[in-house]
Amino acid sequence: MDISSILQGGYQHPLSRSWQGRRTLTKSMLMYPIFITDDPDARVEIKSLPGQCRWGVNKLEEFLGPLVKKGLKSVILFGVPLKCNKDEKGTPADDPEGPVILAIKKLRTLYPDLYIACDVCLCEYTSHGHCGFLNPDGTIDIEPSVTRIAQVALSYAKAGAHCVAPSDMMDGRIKAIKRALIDGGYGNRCTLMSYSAKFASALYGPFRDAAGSAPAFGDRKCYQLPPAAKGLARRAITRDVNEGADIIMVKPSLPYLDIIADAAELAPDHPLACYQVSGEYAMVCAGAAAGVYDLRVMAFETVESMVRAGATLILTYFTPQFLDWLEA
Ligand SMILES: NCc1[nH]cc(CCC(=O)O)c1CC(=O)O
Ligand SMILES: [Zn+2]
Ligand SMILES: [Zn+2]
Repeated sequence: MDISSILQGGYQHPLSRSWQGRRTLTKSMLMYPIFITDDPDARVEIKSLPGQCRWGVNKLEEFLGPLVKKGLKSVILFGVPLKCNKDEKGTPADDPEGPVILAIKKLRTLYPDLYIACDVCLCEYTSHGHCGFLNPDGTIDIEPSVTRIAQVALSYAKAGAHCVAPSDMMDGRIKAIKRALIDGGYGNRCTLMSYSAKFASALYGPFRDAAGSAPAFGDRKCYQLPPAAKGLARRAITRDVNEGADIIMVKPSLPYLDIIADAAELAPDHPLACYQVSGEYAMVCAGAAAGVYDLRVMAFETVESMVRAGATLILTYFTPQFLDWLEA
């Protein structure tokens, strides 16, 4: 055999195999999405997301304490209000007594070293379930939407969030949030992570079930990107870099690895996040339950592919398992 034919000599040992990826997965690259509800004592399993629950503020210590001990470094909070009065403008989003703001404060006290990111959106709080304000004809009323989203982001920063992450996909919101953070005195102490390339995906189903945030009518195709839109995704990434995003995110992950690679090329100097969303998680679990593959092997394969594509931060519901698996 020719010298140039031989590759296997370089990866015959587990250690030499680990040298073949330019980056390897570590615990600090994992961010755990968690659902906080407004019943303070709740611990309610989410059927479509095996192993995940909606948690009340009083249960956060029993939930996260063991994970922090295992090396959990960061979480991203999603509010799941079940009792509040949702309205056209998403008023409950920054209610000082609402579950998200209470959870930020509680977690800052309980775990001073835990990095707390907060999803920012209106869909969990609007009566119509859309991510912005609506005109009478059902289209998005963009200017007031962006103003309101920036206001909510600043409220989370003031409550103590280390990072705000707008997932609404409204044009101009990164610039507006950055401005609001700067004017509010948080420009240099709160990270702005943009869901920059967020596609209109069928993979959000379990999340909408978990968060009760499915739109009451219509869909999100006027603000989330069409799955085939590589060009739009690239423009959105560049736009958000120029508007002041500190971290760029691609969502979902596995069907969009080319977009992650594009983002790594377009924003090489920014941390690059990807979100292994609820439907991706549910698919990996379902395939394992059906005997198609081993859960752990498949979970690693998906996440290592994201790292290979260029991700430096991964939002995944598998975080608790990875904290165990990465121990060995
Ligand atoms: N602001 C909406 C939002 N925030 C988080 C997710 C999805 C997260 C997941 O599926 O895990 C979505 C998607 C959507 O409903 O359009
Ligand atoms: Zn959201
Ligand atoms: Zn939304």
